[in-house]
Amino acid sequence: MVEYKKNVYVFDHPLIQHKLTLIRDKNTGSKEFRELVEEIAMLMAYEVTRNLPLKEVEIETPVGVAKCKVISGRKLAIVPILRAGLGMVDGLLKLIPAAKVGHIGLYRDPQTLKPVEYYCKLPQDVHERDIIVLDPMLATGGSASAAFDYIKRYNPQSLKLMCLIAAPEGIERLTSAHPDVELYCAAVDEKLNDHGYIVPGLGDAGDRLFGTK
Ligand SMILES: O=P(O)(O)OC[C@H]1O[C@H](OP(=O)(O)OP(=O)(O)O)[C@H](O)[C@@H]1O
Ligand SMILES: O=c1cc[nH]c(=O)[nH]1
Ligand SMILES: [Mg+2]
Repeated sequence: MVEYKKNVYVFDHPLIQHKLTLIRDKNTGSKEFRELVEEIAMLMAYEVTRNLPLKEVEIETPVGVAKCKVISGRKLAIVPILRAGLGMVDGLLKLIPAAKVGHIGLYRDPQTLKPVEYYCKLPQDVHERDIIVLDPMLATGGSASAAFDYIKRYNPQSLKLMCLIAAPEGIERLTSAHPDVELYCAAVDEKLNDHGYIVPGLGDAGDRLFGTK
């Protein structure tokens, strides 16, 4: 993991980088794209949860009593930004099955590039939870910033964003608006194009996940 700047981390693990290369390829179809996004999210979750606290417990094995460790003391919620964030959910739930799942529905207006909110549903006890927001693409940063504006109304314990590809413009916007959010990504790309797409990026993540274009 490489620190790009304060609170911004890029995962340089070879498995993550290899799978990211495969999803960038325009010839990768929806089925493979979906599987790879889930796998990358799972690999990222492994790193992001590295500092979860443990407590000691005693377990009876068939042979004796073992002093072991279990995760304790933190409650997690994962919050995908619809639609594209949905592609990352199962990867996290496979590793953290007890996490609750909230949803924030935002789409980016193609003309103004501003996020439009259409659905929000968070677990009731958000104030007791560490929140991991999921969205594969951080482009202008407008959608992620709006999601954190919303979530912060409920005073969560801590905030993280996991994305696959970030543009420098999006990182700047998110870290200025929400310097307390830890951002984890697999790549920082070159720039945005005139339509607000990340270059070289991977195209429209939602459309590629769900085959809508
Ligand atoms: O950083 P921004 O400039 O806000 O752009 C990023 C947003 O754009 C995409 O969603 P999109 O609007 O395409 O909606 P979708 O997931 O439903 O396709 C992506 O999944 C992010 O949510
Ligand atoms: O490159 C981009 C930018 C925004 N949303 C996407 O899905 N891709
Ligand atoms: Mg989209």
